[in-house]
Amino acid sequence: TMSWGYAPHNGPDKWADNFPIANGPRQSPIDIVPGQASYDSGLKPLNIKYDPSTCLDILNNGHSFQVTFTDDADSSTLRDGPISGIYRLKQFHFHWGGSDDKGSEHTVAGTKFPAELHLVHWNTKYPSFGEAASKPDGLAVVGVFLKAGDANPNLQKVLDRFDDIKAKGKQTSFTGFDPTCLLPKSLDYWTYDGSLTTPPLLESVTWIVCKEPISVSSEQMARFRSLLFTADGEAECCMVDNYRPPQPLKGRSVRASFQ
Ligand SMILES: NS(=O)(=O)c1ccc(C(=O)NCC(F)(F)F)cc1
Ligand SMILES: [Zn+2]
Repeated sequence: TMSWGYAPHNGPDKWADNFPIANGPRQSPIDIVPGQASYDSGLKPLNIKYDPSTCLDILNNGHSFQVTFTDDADSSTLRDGPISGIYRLKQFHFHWGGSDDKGSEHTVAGTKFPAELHLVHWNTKYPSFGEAASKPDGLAVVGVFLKAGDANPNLQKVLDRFDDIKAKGKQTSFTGFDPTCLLPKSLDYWTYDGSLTTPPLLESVTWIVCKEPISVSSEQMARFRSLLFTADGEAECCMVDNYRPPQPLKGRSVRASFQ
């Protein structure tokens, strides 16, 4: 069967054919309009604690590249913010464009960023990530925008491993990395109830989108675009524009942790 992707024949406009939830009531991403977000003084600061020894490997899964963490203990966790309980870090990945004028999934008053980082966590009230992924309060994803500017030395540590994961299915060890270094200074955020932004588009994500971007240089963005959607031996297709456009809000409210 044809698997989903980002090309005209299998991209976001076609996903509803196999995943009807694509037209559901709490789909992601969305356009965040700051003037329409409501400040909620009840929202707590994010409590993020990551243990670099849980960092395991980096892989090209054919849709993005992903850094995966061991999640069999409460070593790398997200607490507080808009969520209750303890959520464990499972992986982080990015979405980016073929040029610096697009690439993020969430937009801010229509503004697209060249890339967006997603740190994916699952609710430990469920026995596993897979179980949590199907529950309305199962996942929490922290989104961070990347803005074109100075080179980001912390991001460079990840980009330096791209030679080993250029093609789909390639994987290599990647240890001792603390993704806290990829977070912005301010952890002010917007939050809303949403979904996975790729099939199966499960409506199980509490989205936590940081207001402050981190920097990325245009040369570093060019490095993202050197990855391939395709596996060794297939006709090469550059991994670019692996983002879903904003989806209808359908009456949802977006709350802000800041005034
Ligand atoms: N782009 S996103 O919304 O952060 C995002 C995060 C995680 C997954 C994921 O694990 N898909 C595999 C699963 F869970 F089995 F369905 C997909 C998208
Ligand atoms: Zn993502």
